[in-house]
Amino acid sequence: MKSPVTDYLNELLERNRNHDGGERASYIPELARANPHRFGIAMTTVEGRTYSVGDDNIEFTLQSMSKPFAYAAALDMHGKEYMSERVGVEPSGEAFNELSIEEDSNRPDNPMINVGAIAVHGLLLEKDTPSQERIEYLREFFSRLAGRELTIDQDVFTSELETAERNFAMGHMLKGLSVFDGPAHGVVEGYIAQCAVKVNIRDLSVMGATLSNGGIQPHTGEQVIEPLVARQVLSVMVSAGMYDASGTWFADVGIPAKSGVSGGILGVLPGQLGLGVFSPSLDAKGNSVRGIRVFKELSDRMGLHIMDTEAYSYHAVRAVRQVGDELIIELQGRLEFSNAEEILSQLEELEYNCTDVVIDLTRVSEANRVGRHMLLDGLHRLQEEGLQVSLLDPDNILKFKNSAQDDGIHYLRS
Ligand SMILES: NC(=O)CC[C@H](N)C(=O)O
Repeated sequence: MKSPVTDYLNELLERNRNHDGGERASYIPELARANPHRFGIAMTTVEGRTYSVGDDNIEFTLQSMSKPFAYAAALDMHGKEYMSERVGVEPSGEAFNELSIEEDSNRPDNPMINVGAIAVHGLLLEKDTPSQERIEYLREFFSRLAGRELTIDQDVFTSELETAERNFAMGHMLKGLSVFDGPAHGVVEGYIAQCAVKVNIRDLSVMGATLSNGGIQPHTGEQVIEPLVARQVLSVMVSAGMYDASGTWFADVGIPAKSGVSGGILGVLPGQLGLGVFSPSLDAKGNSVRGIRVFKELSDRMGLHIMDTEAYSYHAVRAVRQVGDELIIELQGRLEFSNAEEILSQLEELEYNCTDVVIDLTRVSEANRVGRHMLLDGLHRLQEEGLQVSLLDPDNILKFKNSAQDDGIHYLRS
């Protein structure tokens, strides 16, 4: 049997191939020469399965899609507090290349617009780090996210350098405001090099899947980014990833995303998928025309909008049976806050005409930290009331991975 996922993606590709509106970015001469027919879609799951269709081995430059990853590198390096004193997390409602700064704090609004991304680049490593070292650090960091050695497109780099007056102006403004201390020119040059790192859509989707997977690269298993850093990056992508189109994008598509003027769009569905779409023609806001269409359809057809309120129709307590002196409570589904709340409320309601309670987790598929704690709290309370509590947990759902903690509960063999 061949999985139909690739066919779904191919259908999306074919349906949108003829939508050839928009213009290639012309302010970077090298990007204006891109082949406008190029079109590819890729998807990587958090388990590391990649599906791709169309031009999936053509390389293009990350451009602004480098911004979330550079922000992640800076957060990893300096922590959230240090970073938020210097770069905000509010949507700017302005174009990506606006020379803007928050009035009361002297910070760029967010790290997804150029002025914020230049600040982030300037904050990487030490203030006297040579520009070349910062570039190499990021190139290597991006390579770990992609799981292969990435390189810089020298033609795109030089081409942008020649027309980068606005970005240089931002660099000098930031330096003037002491957002960073390094030399403004070198920092902007470094930022332009960061934008010129080349990927194909498969790489892009793998990099996205790493963010989606709490920072663990799904192929290499390496924890490249801390989970809280990944959460911070995704949160900012929601409010600012598509610049002044971010609100409409989120309402229509509902997937945290970041676009770049090369025509790529990176999408990240937390805990599920990394997505990459590439086609060079852009709308007036600098977002790929075909990319937007594909993401809208993908979100609709595959139910990927993260604000979908379709409730899953199962109950966390599957059955309660009394067998002799034992009350057997069978749970199911995922154990997180809401399901744990449902279980605890039922444990509260139950009449215990027994001495033993057995909690059967055989049908619980997974648990997060909060779900685990809440259930254990409930079970401890039952013990305090004099009941003998045992757990049937053949998949060790309730045990923290690699931890031999003693939770005082009797584990039954399955
Ligand atoms: N939106 C983008 O992709 C912009 C990135 C580009 N390198 C710039 O600074 O203008």
